[in-house]
Amino acid sequence: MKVLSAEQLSGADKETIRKQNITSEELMERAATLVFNEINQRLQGAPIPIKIFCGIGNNGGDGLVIARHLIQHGYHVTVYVVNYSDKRSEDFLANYEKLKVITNDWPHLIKEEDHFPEINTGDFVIDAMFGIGLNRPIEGWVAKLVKLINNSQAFILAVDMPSGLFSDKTPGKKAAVIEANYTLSFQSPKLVFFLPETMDYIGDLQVLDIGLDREYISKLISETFLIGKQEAVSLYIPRKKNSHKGDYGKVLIVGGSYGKIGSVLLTATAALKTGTGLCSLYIPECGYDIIQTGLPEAMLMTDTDKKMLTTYPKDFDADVVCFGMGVGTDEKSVQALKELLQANNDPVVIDADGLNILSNNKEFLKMLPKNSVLTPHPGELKRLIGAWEDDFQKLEKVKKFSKKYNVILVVKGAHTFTIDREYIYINDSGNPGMATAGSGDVLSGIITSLIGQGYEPVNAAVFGVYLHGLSGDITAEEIGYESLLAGDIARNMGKAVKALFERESMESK
Ligand SMILES: NC(=O)C1=CN([C@@H]2O[C@H](COP(=O)(O)OP(=O)(O)OC[C@H]3O[C@@H](n4cnc5c(N)ncnc54)[C@H](OP(=O)(O)O)[C@@H]3O)[C@@H](O)[C@H]2O)[C@H](O)CC1
Ligand SMILES: [K+]
Repeated sequence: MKVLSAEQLSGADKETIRKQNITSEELMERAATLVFNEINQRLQGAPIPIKIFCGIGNNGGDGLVIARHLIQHGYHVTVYVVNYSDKRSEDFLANYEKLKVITNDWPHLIKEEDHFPEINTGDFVIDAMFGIGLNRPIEGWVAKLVKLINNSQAFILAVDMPSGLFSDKTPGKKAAVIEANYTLSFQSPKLVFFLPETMDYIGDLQVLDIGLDREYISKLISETFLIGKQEAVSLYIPRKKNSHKGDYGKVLIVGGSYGKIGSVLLTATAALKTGTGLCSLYIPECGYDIIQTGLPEAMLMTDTDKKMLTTYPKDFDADVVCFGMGVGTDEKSVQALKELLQANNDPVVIDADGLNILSNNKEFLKMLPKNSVLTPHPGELKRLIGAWEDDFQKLEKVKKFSKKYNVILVVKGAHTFTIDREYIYINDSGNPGMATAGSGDVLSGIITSLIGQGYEPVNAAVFGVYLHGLSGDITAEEIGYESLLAGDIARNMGKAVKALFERESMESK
């Protein structure tokens, strides 16, 4: 799914009005009625106090439409107009009149702190103060109202986006932003919904298709995509009946050191569980028995050093090589990575200490084969590209790095971002149970396996990240977040691939 900017959404709005020959008020009615339907479906007429805070623009107009429908369906609704400006939009005013007609009264006007209502624990608050039109931080008494709502313990539903959140920049640390429990957003998710600094404001997210013109949207150029089940399925390459193990990649996993052999075991297990035909490992000698016992399907070569990697098997002919997990950063192991980079022209996957070695030896970056995949967590990323001021600056820096070195970066996080030059792919699978040791080693094994099976490196990264998350979701469903182990993610890869094609799970995301 394309992630559109505020300008693109406004453009789609105008084009839809023109093409469908409707008024903007009718479009507002359509969008806000969808929000009402979602609320009605969940509340089922429950007599809980609903407090709707409406701004004076079109987000506020949406709030007024929602209020009208809720009142007409017998809900206990109080409507507040947060009068932060006198520039009321036309569609706001039209719906202000319509609400008056059904209630015989004007909504409560809030113009200062003295007008604030009490907000109680059991209240259902609807935030329709600001949407994509926010263009400066919320200040003064409006900021105080936002804080009052946040501190109230009421359930908060945000319309389109939580008020105070910009669509194209992060709010300051102390900014007033609604902390929603649930966000119902129109047509397209916004980039800020997925960034580490701002994702917590959203709560659970649902995107409503408000019927903006499909043709116009399909022609819009977007560089940012949300990867859900549908997008993942489209990347899948089916296996041929007439095939053999040589068709599914000969991968080489290079890593491990004394005390950290488990990492390569996890990577190799994940690679084989993702469908790799032939999996070989190059490890320090101390790992020999561990791997042979733990993963009899794998083949092994050992370094002459007992405890760490010192060299690289240059003559080994692999389709794809993965380097880094559990390696450490000893000078001798730096040499091993150097030899690997000198010997390879095809894309490689670099993770963990492999990334730390790159950060400490920046001259290696130019040696990376084109379209190699780097999989940093935030700490490794910082060492690689330097510190950033906010998430938007981070994205720009990663894009620049990707372009400069012709590589793909998988920036791991609650929503992992795969960045390939200008393009951003945001992953939508996974859960907090996956924040566990070895989870990244498994991801590297999955991506390496897919490259070995013939996926383009960027597709291997995007699809691999999605499958990794899906396997984590399936595991969490079975055993919960707390006891989820990285090895479980690898072992459940088969279930993840199967789930891609199950009907009900297709509909769930
Ligand atoms: N296509 C769609 O997705 C549809 C969206 N709809 C809804 O419309 C809003 C966007 O509405 P808009 O009127 O453009 O903007 P807002 O309601 O978010 O904001 C209203 C005005 O508030 C002013 N402003 C901005 N920041 C502040 C601030 N910090 N303090 C005070 N005032 C502020 C600004 O006007 P200025 O002239 O003063 O700059 C805004 O214009 C969208 O989010 C949806 O909810 C449609 O209903 C359906 C289609
Ligand atoms: K809002």
